[in-house]
Formats: sequence, C-alpha cells, structure tokens
Amino acid sequence: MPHPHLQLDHVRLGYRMPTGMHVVVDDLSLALHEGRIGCLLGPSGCGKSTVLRAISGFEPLLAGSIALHGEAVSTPRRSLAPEKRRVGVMFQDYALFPHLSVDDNVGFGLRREPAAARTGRVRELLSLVGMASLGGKYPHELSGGQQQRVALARALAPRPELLLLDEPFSSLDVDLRERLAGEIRDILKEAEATAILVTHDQAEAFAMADEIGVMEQGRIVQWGNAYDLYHHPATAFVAGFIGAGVLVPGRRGDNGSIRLEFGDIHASGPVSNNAEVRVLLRPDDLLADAHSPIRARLVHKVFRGPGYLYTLRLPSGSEVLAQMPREDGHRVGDEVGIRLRTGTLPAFPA
Ligand SMILES: Nc1ncnc2c1ncn2[C@@H]1O[C@H](COP(=O)(O)OP(=O)(O)OP(=O)(O)O)[C@@H](O)[C@H]1O
Repeated sequence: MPHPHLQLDHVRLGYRMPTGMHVVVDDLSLALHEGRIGCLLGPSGCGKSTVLRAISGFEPLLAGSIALHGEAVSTPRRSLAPEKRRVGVMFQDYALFPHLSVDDNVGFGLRREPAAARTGRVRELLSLVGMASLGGKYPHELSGGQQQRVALARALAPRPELLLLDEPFSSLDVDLRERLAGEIRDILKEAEATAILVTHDQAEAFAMADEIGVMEQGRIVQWGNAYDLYHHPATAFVAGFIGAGVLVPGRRGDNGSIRLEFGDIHASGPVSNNAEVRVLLRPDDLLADAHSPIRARLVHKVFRGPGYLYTLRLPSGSEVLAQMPREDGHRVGDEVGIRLRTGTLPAFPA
C-alpha cells in the first residue's frame, strides 16, 4: 500500500493567550490518498481553518506530525516552509487580483516559466474550468461563480501536490453553492487533484467530497462517506449535525430491541442492554398510515418542494419530524396515523 498523500497523526494545535496555551485542535489524525477529495465538516469555531493553516505550514504543531506522501513536513521540532510544500489554497473570497485579466490571474503562479509554457497552461486550465473564451476579461466583469472558477484555475495552475479549499462557496447564494460544488468536484477529478475542503455546510460537503471528517471541538468524531455519516452516525453529535432528525428516548431491553412509542426497533449503534438510549429518527423514517394504531397530533406543516415536512406530537409529548410525499389533506391540529418505515435505527447512550 503506498503512503497516503496526506497524513496527520495525533496533531495538536493551539494559540498562545495571556492566560496560557489555548488548545483548539487535539489528537487529530487523518489519511487521504492521492486523487481523493476529503472534507473537514463542523460548526464554526471547531478548528477547521486552523488545521488547514497547519497543513499549509502557517501554524506550528504542539504535538503530532503532518506528512505529504510519506515525508514529514511538520513536527513540533521541524517545519518545512510553506512555499516548499507545493500546497495550493483557495479561499472563500477568491482573492483575485482586480487589476489583472483572467489570463494573468491564472498565470500568476507561473511567472517563472517560459512565456509559451505559461500561455499553454493558462489555456488548458481555462478550458478545464469552462472559461476558455473569457481570458481577456477582468474580475469585476465576471459573476461570482465565474470568479470562483478562475480562482480554482489559478490555484491548480502550478500543479500543487495538494489543494486546500477554505469555505470556498460561502459568499455565493445557496442554490449556486451546491451546483458549483458538484462542478468543482468534476473539475478536480478531471485534473486528478488531491484536495481537502473545509466547510460548515453539509450540502457542500456531500456534493464535493469522497470522504468527510465531522469535527467537534477540535477532534474528528467520525470519518466516512456521506451515506455512512447520514445513515450510521457514530455519535449523537454527528446525528444532530448531519441532516434533519430528532433523538427520541427509548429503553433497550434484554433481547436487544428498543421499545419506542411507535413499537419495537433494533439499534444499529453502540448501546448496551437495559440502558436508557436515544434513537435517531429521520423525517423519512416515518410514514403516514391511516390504519395505524399509533396516532400523533400534527402541530406544524411546511411545504418543502418534494413534499411536506410535518412536526408531529406523540402522546408522550415528544415531537418528531416526518417527510410526507404529497398533499394528503391533513391540517394542523389533526390526528395522523403513523408507522415506522424501518425496523433498525441508530441509537446512542442517553
Ligand atoms: N489567531 C488566533 N488567535 C487566537 N485564537 C484563535 C485564532 N484563530 C482562531 N482562534 C480560535 O481557535 C478556534 C478555532 O478556530 P478556527 O478558525 O480554526 O475554526 P473554524 O472551525 O475554521 O471556524 P470558522 O468556520 O468560524 O472559521 C476558535 O475558538 C477561534 O476563536
């Protein structure tokens, strides 16, 4: 097995404050192989940007190590200079040079190359990002999405070993964000780039990354693909952070099943027998069923494009969400018959 392209081992990072060292990332490990797109996904302040800065060489390590294809570039004792790492960075505000044309922006990192090679590479990249005819334009003449593509072309031009993308879409509106994330994924795959994205936006992470690490307070609490994070969250934090859903209380019996108000289910998580648990119920885990003996009160109903999102109050007073595929005439205040779509749900210690 070849070395991972990027490997972080037990990395600790922090900031020196008047009160002492404030550790913001602790015991963080990850490995990313060549050609893969990884993502650090987590709420604001969990330490994502600090990790990116450490990978690019701008943040000293308090413990652990960072290696690029098997060679240590950062340890607490030694750090390779940022410009020697061949790590490209693309930020949220594109940071294009306003007084340079698109061609010159993309060619900026190639200033030391012969003119013919530079022109050829700029053309190649503009065509890769679908902007071949716009090389003579200036940044202010481009839309946000186009500027993003120029920034990507500029970051890829010097053929970095690794590309870091720091919240690259956060200044774009929501509709454009997800579409552009998918397009940029295709471009990175065509360029066979290895990249790490950091974001707090799950839709962006899902649209772009092959593998995602969910961060909570300076640690990666789960590393996996989008499907696994959504369907098999490792902790209650991941369950709450990824997708919509509600954690409902239950108790796991001797036979391994969990009794919920809806009936019995099996747990897919790390819970022991005879323990109080919380079970993750996604909106698509519940179905309306007029014949079901389980009744819930409809307290809220919103139209969500493909259907309606119901908030339902159970007899115990707990509220759950349910995605209903079509208009079925229920009104707020009605009693709705419901049942579970599945017999196995993720469960966590209470
Ligand atoms: N230069 C600094 N000096 C002191 N503390 C800092 C510095 N930069 C970041 N921090 C603190 O480190 C923690 C992690 O910050 P970081 O920017 O890495 O988080 P993030 O997950 O990228 O958040 P965001 O999405 O808001 O940028 C935060 O508590 C932040 O206040």
